[in-house]
Amino acid sequence: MNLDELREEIETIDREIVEHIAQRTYVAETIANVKRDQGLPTTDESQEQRVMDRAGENAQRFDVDDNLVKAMFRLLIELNKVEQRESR
Ligand SMILES: O=C(O)C(=O)C[C@]1(C(=O)O)C=C[C@@H](O)C=C1
Repeated sequence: MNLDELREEIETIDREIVEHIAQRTYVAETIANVKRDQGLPTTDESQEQRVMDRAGENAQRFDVDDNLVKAMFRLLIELNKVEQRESR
């Protein structure tokens, strides 16, 4: 593959990453509604820990830097928490 083709491949992957972030955010909004209906707080620290542990395991499985992957998941969780608080 030449440089342009490789960059096209990255472009497709980048779009898919954003699509997955949007899907994750959508599911988290649905979770927020369930938690609101059940009178539960927006933040669930034990669930956040499970998400972070899983991120580290998946990073190792795919041989990428687990600190960087965990930093990305921390941002995704914070994004959801801001949206969940604002929608209350
Ligand atoms: O699982 C939940 O309860 C969510 O709201 C989703 C999520 C996440 O982004 O993974 C966000 C905030 C919570 O503190 C825990 C996890």
